[in-house]
Amino acid sequence: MAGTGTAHLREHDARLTVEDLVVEFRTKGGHTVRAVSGVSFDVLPGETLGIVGESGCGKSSVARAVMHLPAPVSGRVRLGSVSLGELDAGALRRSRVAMQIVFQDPVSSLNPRRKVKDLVQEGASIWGQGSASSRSAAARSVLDAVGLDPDVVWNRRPHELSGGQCQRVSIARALVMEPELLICDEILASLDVSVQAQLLNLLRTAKGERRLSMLFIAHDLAAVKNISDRVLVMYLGKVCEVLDVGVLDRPVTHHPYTRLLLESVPVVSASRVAPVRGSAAAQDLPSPIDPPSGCRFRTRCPLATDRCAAEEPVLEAKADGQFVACHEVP
Ligand SMILES: Nc1ncnc2c1ncn2[C@@H]1O[C@H](COP(=O)(O)OP(=O)(O)OP(=O)(O)O)[C@@H](O)[C@H]1O
Repeated sequence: MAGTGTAHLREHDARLTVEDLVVEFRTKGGHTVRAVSGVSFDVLPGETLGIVGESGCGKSSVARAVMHLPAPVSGRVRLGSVSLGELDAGALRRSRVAMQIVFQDPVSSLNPRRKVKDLVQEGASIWGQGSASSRSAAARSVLDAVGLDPDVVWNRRPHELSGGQCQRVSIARALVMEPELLICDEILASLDVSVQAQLLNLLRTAKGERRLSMLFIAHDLAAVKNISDRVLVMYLGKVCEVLDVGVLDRPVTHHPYTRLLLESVPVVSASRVAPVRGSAAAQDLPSPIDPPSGCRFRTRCPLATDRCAAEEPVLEAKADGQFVACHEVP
């Protein structure tokens, strides 16, 4: 199991299981970009898995591949016991009711011509769920739950709302479908800090009340730490580390890349984890078209040895439920 990088998958009844996911794109120049290269993880009912890593490491590609938007080049995605790769197009569309995704840009992800009442009821209308009056009642209730007064916003269009209000509408659109899995892809990135805090609170409440499983994707480790139960750290299309959130700021040994990420987060005391030395933070991410041999992080890693160039590390179990892919972490 360790050889496939799936050693950290647990034997519980996971709500989402992702195994050896591979996502590729063709560039205009005719190259193949392997954006996601054998990523595996699972998410239990009611659990939030944070996914962090620098821009371009493949977080959004993972999110879309989980939804099969489009399907991955290879790998398996299971929602409960249903394997998405085995579904026909109609069944796949139906399965997406149970998997909702909210994107970063709240304004452009909402149809500007539609009113809030229609935006929030759209999914249920398409799938013919309930009567018109029950859909309307559910929409009002979920708007209330995300902190919007339905009487105020009901007939408004996205341009009449703030960015934070639009993001609440996007979350309401997702929650009204009563999903089993909610994927949040950088949903806080364009919002100010007080709105970010409010949205994190509402997601935490939704998670508690609905036993919602979440994938919470962000650059910002502090936000991820706030909402997640476990954290998966990605670098250049691969998993470096998977750990319980409680371990993040404990003096345990992290992957050198996780240390680099932690260094830039004031919430986590930098003195409690060994800092990454040198100028790794300033160096560019290598291209996924031609990634380094062996460990992909080695070109920026202060601990790199010859072995790291020759041999790719696999995820191995460490203390406290932590899984690390690094030759140099004891
Ligand atoms: N449609 C596409 N065509 C070609 N390459 C793509 C496409 N989408 C993503 N990529 C490339 O795949 C890699 C992963 O991109 P992805 O958007 O998944 O990363 P990310 O971690 O979500 O980044 P960000 O945090 O900036 O959203 C990057 O190298 C990116 O340039």
